[in-house]
Formats: sequence, structure tokens, C-alpha cells
Amino acid sequence: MEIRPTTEQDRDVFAGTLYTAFGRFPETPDALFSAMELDRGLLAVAPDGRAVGTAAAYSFELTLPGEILVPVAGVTAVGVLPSHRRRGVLSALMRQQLADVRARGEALSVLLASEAGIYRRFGYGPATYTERLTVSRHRAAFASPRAGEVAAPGSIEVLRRAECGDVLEDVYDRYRRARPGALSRPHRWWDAGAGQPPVSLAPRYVAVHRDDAGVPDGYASYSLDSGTLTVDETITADDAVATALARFALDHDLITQVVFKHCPPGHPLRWQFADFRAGQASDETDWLWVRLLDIPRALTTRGWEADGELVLDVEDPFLDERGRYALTVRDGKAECVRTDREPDLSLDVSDLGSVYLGGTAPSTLVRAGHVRAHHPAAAGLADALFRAERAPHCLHWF
Ligand SMILES: CC(=O)SCCNC(=O)CCNC(=O)[C@H](O)C(C)(C)COP(=O)(O)OP(=O)(O)OC[C@H]1O[C@@H](n2cnc3c(N)ncnc32)[C@H](O)[C@@H]1OP(=O)(O)O
Repeated sequence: MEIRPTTEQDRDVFAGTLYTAFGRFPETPDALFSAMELDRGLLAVAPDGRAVGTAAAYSFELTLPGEILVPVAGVTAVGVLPSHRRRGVLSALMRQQLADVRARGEALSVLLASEAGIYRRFGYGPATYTERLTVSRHRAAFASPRAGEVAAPGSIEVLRRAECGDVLEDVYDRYRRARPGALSRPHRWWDAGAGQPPVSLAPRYVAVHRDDAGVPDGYASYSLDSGTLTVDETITADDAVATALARFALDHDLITQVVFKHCPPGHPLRWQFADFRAGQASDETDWLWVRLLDIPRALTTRGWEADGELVLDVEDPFLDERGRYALTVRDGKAECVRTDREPDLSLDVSDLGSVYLGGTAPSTLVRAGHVRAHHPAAAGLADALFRAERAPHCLHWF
């Protein structure tokens, strides 16, 4: 079997193979295909010349703790024909793709996993989480007066998605730069309506918040159905604006409940209600999976809030690599060098991916038996070091 890069001429065969892998019959070519970077695509071709597997990657920027932006590969469009599964086609695609990502100089690769059982073996670990919050409108009074005080000054205008122009793109871009775990949404995504609402052009209303000077600083896209107002996403870098947009949704007439999709775990909204049980969290799930391809570079690039030292023994079975690294953080800057000192923790590269953005505590993985702590203080030390001031969150779908 051959793994070969794709070109524009492969668009139809790539799409056909991928759709068959997912068992779908799209009536029109998926808008997502207009955002596809076919120079980053791979086809697995059987000896008879038939394409049997696909993989691709988008070029995104990921925000790391410390508001540091890095280029990453956003792995996507992975599929193998049902007739050719469990013969190593995906493994061959992943091997080639990881080599390509490294060759491009990207230290990290990320993805959303269709099934959680697939990607650990390739070195990916779940790193950000998301949940939905369902709020009964009639129990949603804020604890006054304190919670009301944090609402932002400014105004809200309701637009249709098609009337929003560049507003959503601009607001999203400011938001994602300040939010660890967030991905860029390249212009062509907005242009082509590639993705989920409100990136797609599906009919939606959008509450656009503007500050006192009239500059858009937040939005919530939503739809109404059978008494439920569903918010696809609330995007703002300002907590007070998020509060104003939540209040707007909760005060909407003709509804009994508001469903806020894509909330980061620990969202402050529940704490703002007089009745703590007014909001119920559900459907917690992993979102972004992270894979480190250059461990010293990845560790020295992210921001750090606590000083400390840790020796990590990292195994990467898929790439047949192993390394022991001394990570030293002083004044928020990290150094990471190979060492032969005794390790504090031994872990798989997928577990390093899970803790990298600060969204998974190393001690949880020690307790789960994934990570080995070599002395009693090691897990606590690692927790203090990897913790991010703000939990990473990603809601971009790709
Ligand atoms: C980022 C994204 O695009 S996510 C989308 C992923 N794609 C899909 O879910 C589409 C439907 N599924 C498929 O197309 C295929 O089943 C794939 C791509 C998931 C797997 O392709 P395959 O060619 O069968 O995988 P391959 O034979 O290389 O398997 C490698 C290993 O992963 C395991 N594996 C493969 N798929 C799965 C799965 N869905 N769940 C658990 N384990 C899996 C195999 O058992 C094998 O394990 P082993 O090394 O211990 O023997």
C-alpha cells in the first residue's frame, strides 16, 4: 500500500473515499471541503490503484497558556474504507502525517476524535473539555446585587447571521488570542461558511454586543425551537460581556429554557444564579486532543505561572522514541534539556499531551495509573507547574 500526498486533482476521490468511510451521502459537496488544504492531504492507495484511506490537516494557530500563539496541524478527514479496516491503513497514514507535521516545523498536532479509542496509540491525549449548560428560564434570576454589577456597559443588537459581515470573524479572532486551547478560524472558513454555526451560513440570530464606543466585543449565536433557545457559542474575551449576553438569552420571551452549548467546565454562570440548581451541566466531553512532536520546544514555548523543576521520562511508542527531560521554570520562562537525572514522573507522550495545556491535572493521571510518580511529592509538584490560570477551552469544530 502506498501513502501519497494529494493535489487539487484528487479532490473528488478524496471526498468520495472519506464519505464512504463515514457512511454518508452528502447531497451537495460539504462546505468543509472548501476549507480543505489539499496540499496537506494524504491518500492511502491499494496495490490495485484504489484509494482506500484519507487523512488531512488544517494549518491553525493554537493559543497556549500565557497567550502564546503557535502554529499547529489540525488533523482532520481521517477515514478508511469499511472493506479495508484493521489492516494498518490508518497507522500508515498517521506515521506519514506525523513525519510531515515535523517536517513543516510544527511542534504540536491536534484533533477532535470521532471515537475516543482511536488516537492514544498515535500519541494524542485529550486536553480540553466542554459541556452544555441547560438553564430553566424561570429559575434564572441572578443573585443580586453582586452578579448584576458585573454586566458590561454597552448595547446588544440582534442580527441575522447573513447580516453580520466581518463582525463575527473579528470578535472571534480577538477572543481566541486570549483563550488557552482556542484555535484560529482562518478567513476562508468564514468566507465559505465551512464548519458549524455560526461559521456555517445556517439560519441563526446573532446577539452582537458593542461597548460604549460602539465597537463589537462579543456575540452569541442562537436559534429558537419549541420553547428552547439554543446558544451555539458565546464568544468574547470579557467576562462581563459574557454575562450580558447570557442575561440577554435568559430574558428572551417565548422560551422555557436556554441551552448553552460548548461551555468550559467551571463556567461562572451557574454561580451567578440565586438558585445554584438553575443551571444543569451535561454532556461533558473531550474536545481537543494534543500530540507533542518536539517536546523541548513545546515545553519551552508555553507560558508558566509557577516556578519549579521536574524531570519527565517520556515514552513515545508509536514513533519508537524515548527521552528524559529536565524542565526548569524560573520567572515564567522554561528551560527543557535532555538529562540522565532520576525522573519525578514517567509518562506516555499522550499523557504529556493531556496535561500540556493545563486542562488535565497530572495527579489525576497518576491516580488513574497512567502516569508513574517516582516519589510522593511528584504529582503535586507537576500539578502546580502545569496548572494554567484559566482552563483551556476550544469550541472550534473541524
Ligand atoms: C480526526 C478525525 O478525522 S476523527 C475521524 C476518524 N474516522 C472515523 O471515525 C471514520 C470511521 N472509521 C474508520 O474510517 C476507521 O475505522 C479508522 C480510520 C478509525 C481506523 O482505520 P484502520 O485502518 O482500521 O486502523 P488500523 O488498522 O491502522 O488500526 C490501528 C490500531 O487502532 C485500532 N483501532 C482502529 N480503529 C479503532 C476504533 N475505532 N476504536 C478502537 N480502536 C481502533 C486497531 O484495532 C489497531 O489496534 P492494534 O494496533 O492494537 O492492532
